[in-house]
Amino acid sequence: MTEIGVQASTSALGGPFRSWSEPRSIDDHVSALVAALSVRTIGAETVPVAEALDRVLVDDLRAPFDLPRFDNSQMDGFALDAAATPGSFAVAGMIAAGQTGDAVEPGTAVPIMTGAPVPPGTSAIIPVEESDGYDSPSISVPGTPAGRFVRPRGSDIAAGDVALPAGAVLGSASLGVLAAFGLTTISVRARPRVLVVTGGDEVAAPGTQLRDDQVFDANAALLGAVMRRCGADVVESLVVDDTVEDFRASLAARVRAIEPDLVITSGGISAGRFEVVQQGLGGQEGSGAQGAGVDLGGLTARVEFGSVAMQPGGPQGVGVLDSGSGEHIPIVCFPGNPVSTWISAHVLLRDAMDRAWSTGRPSRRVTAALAAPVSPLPAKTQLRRSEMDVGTIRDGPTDPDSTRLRVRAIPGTSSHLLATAAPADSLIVVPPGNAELPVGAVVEVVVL
Ligand SMILES: Nc1nc2c(c(=O)[nH]1)N[C@H]1C(S)=C(S)[C@@H](COP(=O)(O)OP(=O)(O)OC[C@H]3O[C@@H](n4cnc5c(N)ncnc54)[C@H](O)[C@@H]3O)O[C@H]1N2
Ligand code: MOO
Repeated sequence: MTEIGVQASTSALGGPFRSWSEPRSIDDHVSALVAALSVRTIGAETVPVAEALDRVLVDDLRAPFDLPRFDNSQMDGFALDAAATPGSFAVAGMIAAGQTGDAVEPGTAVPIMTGAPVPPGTSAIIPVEESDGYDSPSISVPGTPAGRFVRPRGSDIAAGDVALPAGAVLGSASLGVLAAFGLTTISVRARPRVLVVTGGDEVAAPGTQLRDDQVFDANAALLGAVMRRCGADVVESLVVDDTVEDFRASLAARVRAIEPDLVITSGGISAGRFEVVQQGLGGQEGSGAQGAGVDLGGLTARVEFGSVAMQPGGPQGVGVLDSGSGEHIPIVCFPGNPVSTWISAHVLLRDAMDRAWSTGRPSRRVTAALAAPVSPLPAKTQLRRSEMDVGTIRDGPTDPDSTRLRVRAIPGTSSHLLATAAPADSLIVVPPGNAELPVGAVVEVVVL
């Protein structure tokens, strides 16, 4: 991955936010996130194969040898020369899996077990069920094609071929492949280390004493979970109050101490009197990222704030923290409402992390038919929390007999409705518009 300069990081792709009243598109904002993330290169690390599930392979893995390594039996039965069938064969010998048998004499069938190397002089396997058993002195065999129930050497993969390509997300079968090649460790993309910053005077960490006018911090936990889905780890959660100086000092101190790959903040970026994140990072609308930046104390922040044409998740910020010693750290600022933070992380950041870093299983989008109507917003893309299943669409424009993926919006669009969002397995992408989307309309769905 090429490193790109900080100055280029937020200008080229998304373009600066122009003003709060001129939201930019989701695509443009994702591009701005990609540009910011690209100031940072995520390296590789070697992990035990047993711990490589869902990790991303760094280099092509070429098969070091053929799989299977030798022609072997697919069945428990008898190995014989197919060219001599039909005919009667004398039963002699025994080859278990893990044993190499001698060449087989003409007219002989050798009992052989599944996985054992097929001995020289044989070309087909007769399953034991088609005989009178291993102890009979001879077996009578009908005409049999060569290769029947023989698993040829290299039939799974040939030596030198790419078994797993660079960038593959290692699933359970992939771990089996690594082990089948005798590997005990593998080089995978490192997990980005994330610092999460939440807060506001009203936010208290779970496990602490809550005042009557406070809420527990839901966002650090949900961001930690989304980051795991993105193949990243939240290495520290910082809870700040509404004092700009304290925010700057503690952010700078923790960033210098842990040198994260990414900082995510939640809250403090809209139109209130105490927008600590936006004020602390110097965000006048549309300006912060391009200028000299804000000195946080040994750390310069260049962050731009504005709105994105989506709901929830309208207010957004993105930029880079510069250590002065060549260290650039992307920073992404989400709105504080829990559902806004959650959807922003899934719809904006996850895509951007896929594109910039490829550190996890890419987010998936599918099309599904609406099981109940949804009403769009006139000028913003709405992300509706939803649940999917497979079934028949009734009363809709699609074929009434068709069984297909269906999606149903969960009632409620307000971004404080976290408990009602919990069952969601997906988000319906509702494009801006004025007309209700009817039952059966085919919509794009982000799979969570
Ligand atoms: N006059 C306007 N007011 C608001 C606008 C607007 O355009 N004009 N936008 C609204 C939208 S949309 C959103 S989203 C929010 C975003 O506000 P902030 O990012 O400044 O977030 P806060 O004000 O700090 O908090 C919003 C809300 O979320 C709760 N919160 C914050 N952090 C947490 C946390 N870690 N865990 C649980 N809950 C949290 C906080 O208590 C507030 O209720 O602004 C609207 N207002
Ligand atoms: O954009 Mo806010 O996130 O709608 O609630």
